[in-house]
Amino acid sequence: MDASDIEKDLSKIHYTEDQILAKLRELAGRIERDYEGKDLLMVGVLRGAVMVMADLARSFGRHVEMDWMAISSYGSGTKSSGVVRIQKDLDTDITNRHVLIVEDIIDTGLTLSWLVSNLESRKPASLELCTAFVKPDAAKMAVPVKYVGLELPDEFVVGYGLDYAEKYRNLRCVATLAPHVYS
Ligand SMILES: Nc1nc2c(ncn2[C@@H]2O[C@H](COP(=O)(O)O)[C@@H](O)[C@H]2O)c(=O)[nH]1
Ligand SMILES: [Mg+2]
Repeated sequence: MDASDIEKDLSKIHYTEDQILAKLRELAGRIERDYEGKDLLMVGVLRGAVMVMADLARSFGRHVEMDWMAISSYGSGTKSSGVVRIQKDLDTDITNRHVLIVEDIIDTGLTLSWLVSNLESRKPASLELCTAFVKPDAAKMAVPVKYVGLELPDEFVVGYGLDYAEKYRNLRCVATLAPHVYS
């Protein structure tokens, strides 16, 4: 499969790599200022947040620690099931640590709400959220998200870490997946 075959699977490109990087650098600047003088532990949510975490972390001019959790709420479909399962837990004890959860995208917010209550029970010194992308339903979330990146419509998107059945994660842009791919 070459690049033009992949393009046929996309119905609309929402953000290019440059636009995504510009937004992440802006968020990284805010995070750096807010955590000045504090040890920061960024917790990336596998697997979608890999690209976001890498680009955020490389935008910092300071040390930052990273750990990862793998949780699943989607399976291979296109809507959150609401049933969250830990596939890989943190290797770090986050008690008394300043923790920033790094997500790829928030849709219903079910995944993050679950993760926040799970991590809060481990008694971190602080716990904040950062997401690269947000869909309209996220506005109804009970949990406040301090660092929010780019808005997307209520459509199933792929690229920049986001997959459909484990494909398209390595696309540099974020795009709506054409319905013919999953219908
Ligand atoms: N590939 C895509 N994954 C998506 C999309 N919208 C959400 N997600 C994944 O689900 C969780 C969060 O969902 P939520 O409904 O619980 O907020 C998110 O971290 C992604 O991994 C999408 O459009 N494409
Ligand atoms: Mg995710």
